[in-house]
Amino acid sequence: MTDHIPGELPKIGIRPTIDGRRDGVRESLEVQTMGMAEAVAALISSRLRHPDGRPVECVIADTTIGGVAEAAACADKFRRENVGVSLTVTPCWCYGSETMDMDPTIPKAVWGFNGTERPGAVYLAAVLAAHNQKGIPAFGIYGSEVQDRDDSSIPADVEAKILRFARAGLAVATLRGRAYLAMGSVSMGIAGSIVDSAFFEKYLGMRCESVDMSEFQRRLTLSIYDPEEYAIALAWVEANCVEGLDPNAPDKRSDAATKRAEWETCVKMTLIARDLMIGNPRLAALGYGEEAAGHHAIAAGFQGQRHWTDFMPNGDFMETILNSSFDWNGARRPLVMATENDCLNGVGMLFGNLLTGRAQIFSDVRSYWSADAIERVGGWKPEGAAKNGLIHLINSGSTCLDGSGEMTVDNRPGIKPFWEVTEEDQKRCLEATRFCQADHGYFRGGGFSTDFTTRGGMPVTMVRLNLVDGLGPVLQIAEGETVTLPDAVHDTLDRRTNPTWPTTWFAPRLTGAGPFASVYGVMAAWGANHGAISYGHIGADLITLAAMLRIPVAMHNVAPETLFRPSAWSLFGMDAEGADYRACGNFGPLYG
Ligand SMILES: C[C@H](O)[C@@H](O)[C@@H](O)C(=O)CO
Ligand SMILES: [Mn+2]
Repeated sequence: MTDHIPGELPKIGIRPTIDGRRDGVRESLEVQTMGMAEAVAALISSRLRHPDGRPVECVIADTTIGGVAEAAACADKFRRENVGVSLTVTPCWCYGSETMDMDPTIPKAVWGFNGTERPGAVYLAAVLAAHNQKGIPAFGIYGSEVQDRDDSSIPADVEAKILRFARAGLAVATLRGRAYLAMGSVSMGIAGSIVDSAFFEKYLGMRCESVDMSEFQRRLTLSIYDPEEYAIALAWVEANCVEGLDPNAPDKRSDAATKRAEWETCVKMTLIARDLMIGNPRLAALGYGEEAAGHHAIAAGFQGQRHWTDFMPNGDFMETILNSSFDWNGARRPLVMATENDCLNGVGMLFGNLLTGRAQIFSDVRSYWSADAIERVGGWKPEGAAKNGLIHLINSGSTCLDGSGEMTVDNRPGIKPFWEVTEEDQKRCLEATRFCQADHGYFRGGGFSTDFTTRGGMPVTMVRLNLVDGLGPVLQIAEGETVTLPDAVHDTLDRRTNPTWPTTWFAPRLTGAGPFASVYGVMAAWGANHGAISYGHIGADLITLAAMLRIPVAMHNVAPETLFRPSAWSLFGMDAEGADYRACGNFGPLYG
């Protein structure tokens, strides 16, 4: 039931444009032009899936587009078919402003075939100029090598750009019209949990919903959840979730009956939070029709601290399970859930989830440990990926179980898209995890924190969305890898914080420049107390997505040759970063 993103999913629309001259020119190009559209559609549908696992569907215009009447007919079809991303393809010269896609909110790209008999790349330049002149940015794609006219293949460089554009474009289209659900309000003065609805509406096309945490209390008190699923979930927890250490002084520990009651509440909270986000038809059958509908949320956050956690079990178990790619129902789509209702970190997680289909890690960016400090405190000289020092990523008790790194991808520790997650994967993640009683000094109502240490050697990307008054949203990106420390060293360092929480030791990849001159530099430049961590090196995809949304990127360590932004960006100057800020500022938010 949680597998599907509610509502119809966006499709990718393919627009084959053509030289409109009849009696020879147009007819000679029809087959090749439609062939390009079909090849692109086949590529996208065979390679990309929505984050709920469904294959991405493409829609091709009914005819090639030689002029404005056919452009309008295509736009009509795209509207009927819920097209959210548009990709124009052509091998030839066509008439720029007469054939272009004019819908300003749909991400768009043009692939101009690099052949010389028919100047597809010249059309590309002409139509991009029209896009720029009209303030409707578009991505330009053409292969670096000239192709022969009868070569119907898609070269590797073109393929990479089409797929990057399509992944990011689909993320933009999937966000539109969906909700962020704040469960509670601002946690402990954390600015990221001040939900700025204008940002969500103007930049992401999303709406903001909110419920008070007393809604959990109401549903707990009145038993507004599916009792059958609750019984299954509780049995699964008893069988699979092993308790870990209790960090409280012996005289402050809760007794077994209290812990048992806390577990029951934690499981109910998980069902309630999910039902609040996406609804649950079972609730209608129980007489709760309004609750059955949910809040159409594609991401949510739980305030927790402190108005809830000062008297009730914390949200750690709930957040962990919802963010994971499996639960008592087996593998299923992760539901993005931000700790401390840090909605800006929730957006970072959402970007990562939409681009990869994978569960996301939420962390405090807790401490920078220099190599010297690790050696002084831990008695071990760091080597390998740890040799320049590490950032200790840890969360106040929750993150996805997939974050243990117990799955294997490409023969390395990894996180899989949920549709590839096996029962064995689930078992390994659970076996690597302990659920530790909360530290009552911080969490008076108890609850169970998720404790694991991420396996080292996993490629990851940390991202953070920041809001700056007068500037707006700004993205930060750091690619790197996870690191395994010797057990004794990990224990010594971990005990300095909270050993009952999930830890990821992160080594950002250094470039020698700016914040990436050192690990310290990355930590010092980070814009907030939290980061969202995605499996894989997805910085280039994030940068393409950010440009579509007109969110400038403040820092990144992504190879310059992989950057792919709309054509207009190159007209804002030769320093890519400054140009990004100027272009984003110039065009303004996508839905502004
Ligand atoms: C238990 C503490 O209040 C933590 O939750 C706190 O340090 C944070 O996580 C701040 O982001
Ligand atoms: Mn935190």
